[in-house]
Amino acid sequence: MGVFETVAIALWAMLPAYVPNNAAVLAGGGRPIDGGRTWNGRRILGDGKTWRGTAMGILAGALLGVALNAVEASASDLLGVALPTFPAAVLLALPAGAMLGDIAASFLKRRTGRQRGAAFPGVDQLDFVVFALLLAFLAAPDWFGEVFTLSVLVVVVVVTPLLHLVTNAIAYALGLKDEPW
Ligand SMILES: CC(C)=CCC/C(C)=C/CC/C(C)=C/CC/C(C)=C/COC[C@@H](COP(=O)(O)O)OC/C=C(\C)CC/C=C(\C)CC/C=C(\C)CCC=C(C)C
Ligand SMILES: Nc1ccn([C@@H]2O[C@H](COP(=O)(O)OP(=O)(O)OP(=O)(O)O)[C@@H](O)[C@H]2O)c(=O)n1
Ligand SMILES: [Mg+2]
Repeated sequence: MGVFETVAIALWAMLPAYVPNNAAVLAGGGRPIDGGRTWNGRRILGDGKTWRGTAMGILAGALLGVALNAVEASASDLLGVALPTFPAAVLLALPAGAMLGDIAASFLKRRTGRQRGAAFPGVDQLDFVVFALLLAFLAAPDWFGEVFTLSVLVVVVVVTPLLHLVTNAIAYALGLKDEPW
C-alpha cells in the first residue's frame, strides 16, 4: 500500500472517532457525569465531562460515519483509494470509544492531582484513539483487521497527535476552548 493510500484510509477510518471530541466541546456542558462526587478528596471526573457533551459527541461521530458510508463510493473514486465503509457496530464503537477514552483520561488526571483543564501531554492526544480502536476491535474484529493494518495504525498514532494539537490551537484561537491543548 502506498503512503497516500495509507494516510487516506487512516484519516477516513478515524473520522468518526475524531469528531466526538469536537462536538463535545461545542455542545457540551450541563450536568457532570460524576454528579459532583469525589473520591479521596478529588473529583471522580470533574465538571469537564458532562452527559450532554458525551451524548452529543457519540451522536455526531455516529452520524458522520453514516454520512461517510453514503459517500464512500464517490470518495473512493475521487481519491483512487478503496476506502472502507463502517459496519453498524463500528458506527457506535468508534465514537463511544473516543468519548470513553477522554473520560478515562479525566479519571487519570484527577487521580494524579491535575485540575480540570490541566494538560497531560501524550494522554490528551491519544486517549480517545486507544479506546476507539479497542472498542472497534471488540465490535468487529475481522473488519478491524482488514482496515487497521500495521501501516494504517502507525499513521494513526503519528498523525493524530499533530492533528489534535493543530485543531485545539485553532479552537482556542477562535475562543471555542479555554486551553490551547
Ligand atoms: C461535526 C462537528 C460538531 C464539528 C466539526 C468541526 C470540525 C471542523 C472538525 C474537524 C475534524 C477533524 C479532522 C479534527 C482533527 C482530528 C482530531 C485529532 C481532533 C480532536 O479534537 C480535539 C477537540 C477537543 O479535544 P480534547 O477533548 O482532547 O481537549 O478539539 C476542539 C475542536 C473544536 C472545538 C471544534 C472546532 C474545530 C476547529 C475550529 C478546528 C478545525 C481544524 C481543522 C479541521 C484542522 C485540521 C488540520 C490540518 C492540519 C488538516
Ligand atoms: N464528555 C465531555 C467532554 C467535553 N465536554 C466539554 O468540552 C470541554 C473541553 O473538553 P476537555 O478538554 O476534554 O475537558 P477539560 O475541561 O479540559 O477537563 P479535563 O481536565 O477533565 O480533561 C469541557 O470543559 C466540557 O465543556 C463535555 O461537556 N463532555
Ligand atoms: Mg482539556
